[in-house]
Amino acid sequence: MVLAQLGGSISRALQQMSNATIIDEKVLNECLNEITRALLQSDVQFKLVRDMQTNIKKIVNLDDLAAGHNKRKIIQQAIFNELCKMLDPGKPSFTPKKGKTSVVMFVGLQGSGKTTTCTKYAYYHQKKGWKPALVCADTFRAGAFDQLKQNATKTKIPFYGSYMESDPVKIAVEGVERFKKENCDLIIVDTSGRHKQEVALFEEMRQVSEATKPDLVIFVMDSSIGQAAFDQAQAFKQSVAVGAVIVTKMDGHAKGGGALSAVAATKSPVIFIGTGEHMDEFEVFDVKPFVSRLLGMGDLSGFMDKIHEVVPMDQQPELLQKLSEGNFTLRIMYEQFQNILKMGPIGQVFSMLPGFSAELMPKGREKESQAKIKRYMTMMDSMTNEELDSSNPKLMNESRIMRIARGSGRQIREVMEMLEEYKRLAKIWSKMKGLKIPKKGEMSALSRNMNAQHMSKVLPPQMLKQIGGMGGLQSLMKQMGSAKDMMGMFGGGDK
Ligand SMILES: Nc1nc2c(ncn2[C@@H]2O[C@H](COP(=O)(O)OP(=O)(O)OP(=O)(O)O)[C@@H](O)[C@H]2O)c(=O)[nH]1
Repeated sequence: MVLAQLGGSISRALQQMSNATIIDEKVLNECLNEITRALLQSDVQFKLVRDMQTNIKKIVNLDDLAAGHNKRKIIQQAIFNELCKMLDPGKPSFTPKKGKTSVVMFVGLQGSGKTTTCTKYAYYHQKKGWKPALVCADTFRAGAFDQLKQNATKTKIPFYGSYMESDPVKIAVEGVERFKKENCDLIIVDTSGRHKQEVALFEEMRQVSEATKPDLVIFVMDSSIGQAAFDQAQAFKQSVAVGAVIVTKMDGHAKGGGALSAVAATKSPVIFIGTGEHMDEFEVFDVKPFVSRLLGMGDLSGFMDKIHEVVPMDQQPELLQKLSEGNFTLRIMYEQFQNILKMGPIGQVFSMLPGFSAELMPKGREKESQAKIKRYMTMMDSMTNEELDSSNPKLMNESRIMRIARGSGRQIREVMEMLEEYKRLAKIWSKMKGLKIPKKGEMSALSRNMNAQHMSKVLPPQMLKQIGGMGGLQSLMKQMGSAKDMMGMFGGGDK
């Protein structure tokens, strides 16, 4: 994702500013110019960037900052806030409620990934216990119905469409009626896309919208459209009541900055991003964790969310209990590997946890890493229960290592490598020792501080310094609402 490069440029600009002995107007301007350049190169609309620069300068009045104030922290905070503001239109989109029928209509240009995204959206909700259904009102592209049907069948989601009927309005209305009768709580209507914005497309969209009265219209946008994003998004907004945006293909070489422009044009939030062609390559989009990731601060709350999603509820307290005792066994590593494989695109998960990605998960080599994890698990399958439950790898003598290698059909070298990996992970997780486990639903300032304290041990020192030390970390966590997110991991409610 090229957005990572944008993040890198912004972090570098901030770092350069931090290195300066005195932060004066010149240093601030240089830093802001660097950030401006990075944003423009990422296809963020010029006006947005210029406004952001002006706002930061207004907030950060260097003369007014009393001596002793941490200017770097204040500037970084202002940049964080402005980037969040750019991505947050200030009002949340309509959120469908489980068990109550909602109609959601998808619009976008041809090839934006609309049909794929409809199914991803349905599948995401289905996994959370919803009863979604898909209606194909795209009568323009010959293969659209087949594509939707194929995706829907694969994910076992009911669908409606027709090979014969050419009137999209009629199909949409029939489909919505039918699924309402069947008590589906999320009825998703896919509409036609054209290769460019044209009157016929907008007219058809408007008619489908009028006939089906959707509770939410989602504009699907390909992240690679660059500077055209603003105009395109605005054109759609003028025809139908766009209420949310989904940006697709964030995994590719797209610059992704168009997402920021689309938010400004539609005054609607980005609610999900598409990160691949597969059904589960779809992420909830949260502004603050996203921006902190962009600024190179990692996205712990996203990581915790993922864990919350895949670690079975009843196992979460047990896992944390074990970690809090500093008892990281090979079995825990095995279970974590199982969870990681369930989490979907592995690099994505690791990129959320500061310090992890570079070591276990080299960028661009996710498939290899996934295979490596599976290999490790096969080797662990050849271990005894005693070995798996011990946190002392010394138990593994030469003959046991040879036996494990033979039993799993792997080389001795590979078993040693796996044990090294275990030691490395055990070291990281040992920093969680003494973690205070709050009771379900408890969210006191005390536990927030405890978490920040532990987090500060896990973060690489360089990054902690960049965030602004312990104080910076605490305030960042407060902003990110990570106390809440972290509580989720301890058995809190569904998000
Ligand atoms: N890499 C990647 N590919 C995606 C993503 N979302 C969709 N695609 C691919 O983009 C291509 C176009 O997607 P479709 O869903 O057919 O596009 P569409 O907008 O429905 O097209 P029309 O029905 O013609 O309007 C397909 O090959 C999808 O697999 C994504 O997030 N990442």
